[in-house]
Amino acid sequence: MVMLDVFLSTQLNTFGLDMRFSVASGTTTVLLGESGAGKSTVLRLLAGLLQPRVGHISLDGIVYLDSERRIALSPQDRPIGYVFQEYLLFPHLSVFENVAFGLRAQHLARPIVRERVSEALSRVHLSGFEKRQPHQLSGGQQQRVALARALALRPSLLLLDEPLAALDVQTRREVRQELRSILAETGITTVLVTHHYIDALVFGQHILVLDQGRVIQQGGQSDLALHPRSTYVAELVGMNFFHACLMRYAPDGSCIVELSQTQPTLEMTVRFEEGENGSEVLPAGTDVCVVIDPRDITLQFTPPESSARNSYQGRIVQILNLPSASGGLVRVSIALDGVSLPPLTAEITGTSAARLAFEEGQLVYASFKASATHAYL
Ligand SMILES: Nc1ncnc2c1ncn2[C@@H]1O[C@H](COP(=O)(O)OP(=O)(O)OP(=O)(O)O)[C@@H](O)[C@H]1O
Repeated sequence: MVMLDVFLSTQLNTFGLDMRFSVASGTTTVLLGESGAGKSTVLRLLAGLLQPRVGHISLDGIVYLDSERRIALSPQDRPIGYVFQEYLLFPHLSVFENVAFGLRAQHLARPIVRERVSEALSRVHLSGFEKRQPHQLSGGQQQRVALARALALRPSLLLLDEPLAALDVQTRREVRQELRSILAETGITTVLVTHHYIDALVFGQHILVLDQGRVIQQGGQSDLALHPRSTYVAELVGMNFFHACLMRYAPDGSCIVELSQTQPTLEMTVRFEEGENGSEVLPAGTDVCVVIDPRDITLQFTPPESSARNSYQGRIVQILNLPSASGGLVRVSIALDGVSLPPLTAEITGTSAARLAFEEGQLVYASFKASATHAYL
């Protein structure tokens, strides 16, 4: 079976990790999560540098770990390439010697070492750099040497821990594209750790969102963007997100929901998308998720005249000018009155923001149509 199958459950002092995933081999899986979510721990468990309490790891039918059957290959016996955040290149060795290091440790014959180093450097587009020392390379090139060192061992599984973390913003952009094409050309099963959503978008054919040692959501990019299931993912994809409880249907087919964890209760009129429970009548009490695109929210100082719109009063807590690449929009965060929900975010044009002269601390009405919402189970 051409799959990477992983089940890991362990406890490290107070930190518990419990996760399971299966992905097609030859693809890149991204572990996305905040600092401390457990991402590096998963890599260490995959590499065999840590042992879980119980677990199972197999790739293409080859079992690396099966706690029930007492199988646990040592790190040396797992065909895994591991690229650490800091690359850990040997500063006094040339690029050639850095890449050859693991091969020499395997006591391979010299011609084979030369062939493998040359092949690995060519894969990362660094042929001709053999004699350079690490300090003569840019950050992006050092990162590729570290990658070549891992690839030279011809691993079946490549583990990349925050591969872009040590790079400045400009270099990160270039290296991101380059790394993506190297991984695509190589076609190696890869697990990549990051806390940047943009990396998840660029690299991840499959994205696992980790929080406190648990997978809180997994899927492709569009699954996350269209159906976030937590405030964390919704923030990453730039949407407003609410858990809610279905109360009743309105005659026009829209639904009245009550937002969860609000005291006093807040109602919202929402719409299910066609094809997604669009025709199915759900019972009252059903838990639903609701997202609203910040660009569909209107802000004004007086209550909206149309009662057809959802409208909430709140106080502006932050005004942020988005980069001009985002269309010169202004992001306004509004803390809704009397409820302890994360602020509602509206994105309005720079012209509207200038016309209305918003300031932090002002009371405003945020409104949006039911048709601007997207509800799902
Ligand atoms: N060997 C260990 N013993 C005890 N606790 C540990 C051990 N290794 C990691 N932890 C704890 O496990 C949690 C997850 O750590 P981990 O490094 O996997 O997170 P992460 O998502 O990779 O974060 P970062 O992006 O900061 O590296 C942390 O709370 C950490 O303190």
